[in-house]
Amino acid sequence: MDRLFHNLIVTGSGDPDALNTNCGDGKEKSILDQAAGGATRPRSSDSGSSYFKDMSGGSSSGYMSLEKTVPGKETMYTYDVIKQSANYLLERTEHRPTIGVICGSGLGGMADLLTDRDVFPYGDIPNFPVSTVTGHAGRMVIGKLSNIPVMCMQGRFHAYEGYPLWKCAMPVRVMKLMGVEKLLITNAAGGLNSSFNVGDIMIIKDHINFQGFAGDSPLRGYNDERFGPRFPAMNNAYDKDLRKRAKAVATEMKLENVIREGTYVMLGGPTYETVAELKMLQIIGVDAVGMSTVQEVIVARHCNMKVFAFSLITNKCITDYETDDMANHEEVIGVANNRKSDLQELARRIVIAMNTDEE
Ligand SMILES: O=P(O)(O)O[C@H]1O[C@H](CO)[C@@H](O)[C@H]1O
Ligand code: HPA
Repeated sequence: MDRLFHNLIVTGSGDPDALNTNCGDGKEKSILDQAAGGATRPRSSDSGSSYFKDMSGGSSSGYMSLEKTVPGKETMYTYDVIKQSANYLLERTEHRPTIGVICGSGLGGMADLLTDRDVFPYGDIPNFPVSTVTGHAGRMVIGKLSNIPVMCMQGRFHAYEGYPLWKCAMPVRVMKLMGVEKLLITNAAGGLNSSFNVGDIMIIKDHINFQGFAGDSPLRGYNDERFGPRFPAMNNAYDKDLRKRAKAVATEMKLENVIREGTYVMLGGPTYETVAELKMLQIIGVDAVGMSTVQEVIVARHCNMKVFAFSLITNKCITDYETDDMANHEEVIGVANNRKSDLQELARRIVIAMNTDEE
């Protein structure tokens, strides 16, 4: 009971799943269940899935011993658990994508461009979190974009939904184990650079990992070298060559007047920023503000994927006390919707550029 109490304290992170230990076999068991010697408890969103029916016949002897775990490992998905999610998808699609896409708020329409699609609601994929935010459909769509196999996350996970950063970014590892080597990430963001306009597209050149300053990271805890090194470098996280090519693509599309390049910061949200916070971010060189992306980039770079990312500037950050306007998610989604056709065409052409080897 002492150990149970210890675990209840140390896992109290606000993560809805923090009291669940993954048992290395894709099944999660609540610490309370374990203490009570309870039976396997499939996730509610997975109940009824044939995958879990297949998996649920065994005894409970496969559960990890809480005494033998490495710090951080008991609440993180192991390599084998990530592999199960990857295998689930690989067994159900014939596509073998090497390019992954993560769609930001209101930007999921890109997945609709895919042909020959296999669609997997997140709730059906073993070990996957579920999307809870408007503008994030919550499906993995695997298909072809201009005949190139692509897997596209129509909706992402954010820390403010209650997930730890490693869980927000776990689909990136699933993609890696499926063979993805290059990642295109999009997001909606507030424009802090005063020369930016609503509707501009900012190619991300660099980020400021604010959560990292406070000691949080998607890589915090046990490091499995099969994914990557304990101390990954983060300069050149946003691939130089892909940024150059994306600018050329934007020029071809006559988008040069709306294309920007700059530094993105991820804050925890879900509140938009105060004026004082925005003034501080301006001083440290931030051009666009959001609540996502950085954890995905860190995990992707850790496992040596090439990353390209852009922000759609959906609103101007409010840096004066006189304005009565207020940031709101409806505006974010509305602007994303209005810019849909340019963004989808830009993303399509960038995927084609990503698929050709650089000179
Ligand atoms: O970053 P994405 O997911 O595009 O969404 C952005 O829009 C939402 C706020 O309106 C936040 O989730 C913010 O991160
Ligand atoms: N701040 C933070 N996240 C955002 C914003 C913003 O102004 N716009 C879209 N996502």
